[in-house]
Amino acid sequence: MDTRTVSPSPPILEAFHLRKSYGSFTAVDDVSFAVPAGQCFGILGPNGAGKTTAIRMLYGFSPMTGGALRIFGMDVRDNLRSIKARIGVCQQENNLDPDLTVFQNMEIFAGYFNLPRPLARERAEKLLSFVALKNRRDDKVMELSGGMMRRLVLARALINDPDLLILDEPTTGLDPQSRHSVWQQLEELKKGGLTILLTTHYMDEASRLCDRLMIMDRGRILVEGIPSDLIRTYVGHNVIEVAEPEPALLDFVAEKGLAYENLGLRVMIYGENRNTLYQEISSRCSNDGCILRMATLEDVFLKLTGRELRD
Ligand SMILES: Nc1ncnc2c1ncn2[C@@H]1O[C@H](COP(=O)(O)OP(=O)(O)OP(=O)(O)O)[C@@H](O)[C@H]1O
Repeated sequence: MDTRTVSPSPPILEAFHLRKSYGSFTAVDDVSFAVPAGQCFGILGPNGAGKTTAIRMLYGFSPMTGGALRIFGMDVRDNLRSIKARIGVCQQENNLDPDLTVFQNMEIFAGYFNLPRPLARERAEKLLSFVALKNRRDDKVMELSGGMMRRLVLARALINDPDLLILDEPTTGLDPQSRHSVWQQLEELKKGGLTILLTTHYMDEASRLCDRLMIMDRGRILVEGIPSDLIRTYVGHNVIEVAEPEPALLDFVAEKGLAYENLGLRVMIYGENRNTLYQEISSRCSNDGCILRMATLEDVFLKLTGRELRD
């Protein structure tokens, strides 16, 4: 019998008890997680949860107050330069040079990695094709739309052919079409085996892109796991949502001993046997604002915090 075991490849990134304080305020509090190779790992949380603060420590932009960090098996404190050479970062702000052309922005960025000029130019051309900006290569950045700028920032972050791509809210502020185009490009990168770490407060983005994620709130991790497992474990498959619930309905829900979250204008009701329950509840609603829908990561957040992800 073959007794050899195939050991899983070590994580690309491991964070141990990360902490960041600003004076007496702790923005990131005892956060530990690991990002497996080739996966997309998400940090999902509302505004102010500590997502940006956490990932800024990962790429050395902000020193840790406490904890430890290993990337590519190396301690960040001792190997920041060699680690940074293998990371691509898309910060929340575009920080492109508006007076330069699209292509010049790529070339200047390649300079930070000391890429030989012919290689830098070749990669820049390929990456601009990848993000569908080849026909805008000689336009000034200030002439681009918001979605095009985000795509350029993505292309720029790939100029050093990174082993880990870190994205802080990659689609915040974009229109739906631009968001979909960024998602498609990230999915292609995933297919190519790139390890991705992203932050987002969009649960649809997290569900679509992330193989694993952790939900953060007020600097701490609430839960961590595979998105569909988190939904099944904390909420179930479906949720009954009632708009403008009447007091009699809330009494019925309470009498039945059902779990629910009351947001005032809407109430989410959780329970087994939802089809039967839905018939019972909808027959008690005087308006037609009662729906049975698939549970989402938003419901997980709501169940755990009593608040919505979006402010
Ligand atoms: N330099 C700083 N000094 C003091 N407090 C800060 C600083 N940077 C961030 N904070 C605070 O830390 C907390 C977490 O902020 P952070 O930007 O990490 O949140 P976030 O989850 O990324 O939110 P968003 O989605 O809005 O970007 C917030 O309360 C913020 O006000």
